[in-house]
Amino acid sequence: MTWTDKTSSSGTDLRPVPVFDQDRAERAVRELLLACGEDPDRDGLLDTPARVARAYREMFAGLYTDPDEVLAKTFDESHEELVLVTDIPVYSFCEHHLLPFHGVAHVGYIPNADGKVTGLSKLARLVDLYAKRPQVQERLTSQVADALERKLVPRGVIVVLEAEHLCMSMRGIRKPGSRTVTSAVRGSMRSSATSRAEALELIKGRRP
Ligand SMILES: Nc1nc2c(ncn2[C@@H]2O[C@H](COP(=O)(O)OP(=O)(O)OP(=O)(O)O)[C@@H](O)[C@H]2O)c(=O)[nH]1
Ligand SMILES: [Zn+2]
Repeated sequence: MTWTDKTSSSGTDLRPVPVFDQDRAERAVRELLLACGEDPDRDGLLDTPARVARAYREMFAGLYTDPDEVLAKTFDESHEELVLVTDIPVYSFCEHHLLPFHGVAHVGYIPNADGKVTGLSKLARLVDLYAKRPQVQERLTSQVADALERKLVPRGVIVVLEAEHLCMSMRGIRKPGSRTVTSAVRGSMRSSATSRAEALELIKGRRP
């Protein structure tokens, strides 16, 4: 299958789907261990390159999946008001340090008059797909919003992502507990302060 990710309106994410090269990844992990001064041939590390390669394949699975397929199935349901799924757990990888950032995503949209809605799980699947790539939080947030806008043509979309970046917690500036919040709004969520406020209020007020 060949496909291109049409998410970015600026066209920055147009590229053919890659394939995972297990052997190459194993060699790279072995090299990294050697570069760190470790002995990849000692007992405890013998299986590590293969294990790490498999883990990367899983953690970057979103590179090998077409986001449009996630939203291919829609239902006719006359609900022209907000649909919001909050607290979707997110584990992604900061592309600068290849360290995780993790937190929660809140994804909402207002279906259009055609009543095109998607399954609730698909919103979480979409977040997962884009999270499982080398990312920056801003791009992850926009990509989810853009994919929803493109496939559902809804009245409005809002995506809010709250995450802690381990590159800021366990190294560097070392500020564990600091959280980064990003949002992306499209359509009526951008043009109508009332729609946006309603969604943000529901997101903020979700905990007792
Ligand atoms: N905007 C944005 N920045 C990120 C994200 N993830 C990591 N970063 C930042 O990317 C920057 C990379 O900065 P560099 O100066 O090139 O790298 P560095 O020397 O390791 O930086 P420090 O983390 O400050 O030690 C850091 O400021 C990170 O905090 C992200 O999702 N969005
Ligand atoms: Zn980082």
